[in-house]
Amino acid sequence: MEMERVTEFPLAHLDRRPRKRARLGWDVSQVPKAQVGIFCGQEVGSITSYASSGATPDHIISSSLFVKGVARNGSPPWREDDKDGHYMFAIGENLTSRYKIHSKMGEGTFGQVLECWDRERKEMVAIKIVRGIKKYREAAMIEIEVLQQLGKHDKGGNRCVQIRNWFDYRNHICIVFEKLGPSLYDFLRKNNYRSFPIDLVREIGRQLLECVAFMHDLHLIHTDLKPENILLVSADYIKVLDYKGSSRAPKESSYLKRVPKSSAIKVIDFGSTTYERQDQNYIVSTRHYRAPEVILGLGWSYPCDIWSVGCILVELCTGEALFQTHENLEHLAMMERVFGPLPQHMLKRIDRHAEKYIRRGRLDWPEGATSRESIKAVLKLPRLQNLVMQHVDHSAGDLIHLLQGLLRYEPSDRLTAREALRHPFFTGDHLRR
Ligand SMILES: Nc1ncnc2c1ncn2[C@@H]1O[C@H](COP(=O)(O)OP(=O)(O)OP(=O)(O)O)[C@@H](O)[C@H]1O
Repeated sequence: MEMERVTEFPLAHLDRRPRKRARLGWDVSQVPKAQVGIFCGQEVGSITSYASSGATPDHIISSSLFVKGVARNGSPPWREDDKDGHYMFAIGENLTSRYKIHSKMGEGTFGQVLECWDRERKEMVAIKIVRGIKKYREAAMIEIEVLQQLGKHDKGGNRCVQIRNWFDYRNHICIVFEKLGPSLYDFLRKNNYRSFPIDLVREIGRQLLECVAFMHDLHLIHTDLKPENILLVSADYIKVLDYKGSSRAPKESSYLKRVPKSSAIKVIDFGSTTYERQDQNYIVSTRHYRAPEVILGLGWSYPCDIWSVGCILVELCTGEALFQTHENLEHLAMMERVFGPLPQHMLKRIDRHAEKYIRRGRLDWPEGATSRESIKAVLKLPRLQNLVMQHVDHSAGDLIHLLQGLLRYEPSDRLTAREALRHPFFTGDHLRR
């Protein structure tokens, strides 16, 4: 029942990435420092609510209600969490008397996500059951606060997943969400890492930037944008002929590729979302999508989300993550290969942790490389223009220009989300000229 939890790169000839990459990459074990949360369970946007200061509802109390191991209210017997603090469950069981567990949909650093039937609203929902460990519980309370904040300002179509409810059950914070389809990463993976058509990339990019603009207007920074955290609203897809084929696909399916029926997406996972502050320089983002200022310890703000969007758009066009690395120096060398040298003024300001990557005013590469394979992996990468031209047949010029704006090294030079939305790649202005 439990899904395999992959923590390292599987063998190169197989799936090259874990199903869900940890929010802080494989290289950092830091969890964002918890801030003050709200401690009151409530149904979001509905009348039924309860306050933690008063009596706890019956179905939330665990052990005392059991008669010979079966609860009167239909709750399963109390079980120990697993060694990582994950809630142990069986398909078909109740999660409180309201929700019935149908399947497991996903897993991340913070907990498991279960597909459940909501008996009250008569619909399927996705419930994130957070690990029963203090730091994850505290971070979950921040996520709830952010979700409620986003919901409050939602004028429809803000592209952020909607929270329906939350409660504290047997020491696990449970967050109830609207149920969505597969993540863009899962879709790519099941499609043997075939690229998305450019018009779909455009639609997804537009919605993603709308979400980021909406968050930034509220002074919120997501900090963990990646294909795993962008979900298609619907799981439906069609199969179309793909003349380019795929070397990674089994023969019989190599000329057929899946294309989502609808381009509608929503962003999830606000567990690392933070309010904008001046002094933020701890490590954020999952490795592949991490901005240069984060790696160099220069402090980060809204533009770190924009860098991630740039990396995601490249990945959707090519089918594979742009920077497949888990090491800082190699990562910076890859950036230089794709975008050219890092600017001197940024290298001069780096913090003491990043000093070791610089020698005589430039990146210590290839001298500082840990292996020949690493040097080869960097050399294999093409320049941005070539990479896009290899995969995109029309709109390549506009897309390259947009990506150059999203992936500028200097954060203050990077396009804002609102500026990016006005780019000809989205408005089609060049066609009217
Ligand atoms: N609303 C939803 N509908 C359908 N599936 C979902 C939903 N929310 C989450 N999932 C699935 O569960 C997975 C884990 O969710 P989420 O990213 O919120 O967990 P997390 O523990 O915070 O992850 P991370 O390790 O990135 O911090 C997602 O990648 C997705 O596959």
